[in-house]
Amino acid sequence: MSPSRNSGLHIKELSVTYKDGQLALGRVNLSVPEHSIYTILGPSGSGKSTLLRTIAGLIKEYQGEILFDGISVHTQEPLIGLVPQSYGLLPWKTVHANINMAMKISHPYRNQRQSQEQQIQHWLAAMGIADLAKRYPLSLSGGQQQRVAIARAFALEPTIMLLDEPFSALDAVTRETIQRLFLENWIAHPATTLFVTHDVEEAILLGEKIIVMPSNKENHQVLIDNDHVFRIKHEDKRDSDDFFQQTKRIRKVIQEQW
Ligand SMILES: Nc1ncnc2c1ncn2[C@@H]1O[C@H](COP(=O)(O)OP(=O)(O)OP(=O)(O)O)[C@@H](O)[C@H]1O
Repeated sequence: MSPSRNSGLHIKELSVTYKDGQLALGRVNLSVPEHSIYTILGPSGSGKSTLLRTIAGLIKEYQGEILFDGISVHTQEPLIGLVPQSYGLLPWKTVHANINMAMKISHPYRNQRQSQEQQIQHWLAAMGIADLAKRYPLSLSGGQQQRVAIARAFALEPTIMLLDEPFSALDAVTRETIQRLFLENWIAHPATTLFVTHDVEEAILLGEKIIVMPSNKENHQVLIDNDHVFRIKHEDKRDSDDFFQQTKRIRKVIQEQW
């Protein structure tokens, strides 16, 4: 059965103005099919974090519509996993307790302690941080905290996953490893995903489509098809001609839009 026209995340004419009158986001129109991953590139201040925070329900005052499967996300409340720029970890709880508590809040009626424990162990191991379970967030490096936040987002099994520069604190080598781990895990559990990054290569490596936000908020964002690169085996992507051509293409769009 083909998915209905309404399935997935649909954002219509979304704009956000902060209380001080600052237009943070202007006229965003976007459709992300269910189980797809789109990456977002945009200059600083173009409203990327505001977009994710509004979808996640943290910003209540906005104009326009945010729909999932045709119904407002804030009416039906599909489970949304947000990895914010600041990681969003509770400093007084251990890594394990941070994930455990988020799972309990997200799935209050589930009462399967054993499987919950297995899930936590699985995602900590998947992100290469099994040995950090008993540590407190403030005793971890920024990159380690980012991995905890990603493990937590996956452990929630969200319908929609929103990631705000989740790999920005990682060194280049770790970043490549985590990109691969992230993609493998995403393919196994494909939530409908928006992934914000400042890194053009990361946007090409991880997105089925790439959204380029303009610096002028009156302009529309540009949607770039990236399926042909996305389908290449991850290890081979960076060295492929398609990847190289796509990098050139996106840099040109950026020069025009930023
Ligand atoms: N709480 C706030 N109150 C007022 N203005 C805000 C607030 N948060 C963000 N802004 C403004 O809204 C605009 C968009 O900010 P936002 O953080 O969404 O941009 P961004 O694209 O995520 O930037 P960056 O890439 O630097 O993280 C900016 O002009 C910013 O100064």
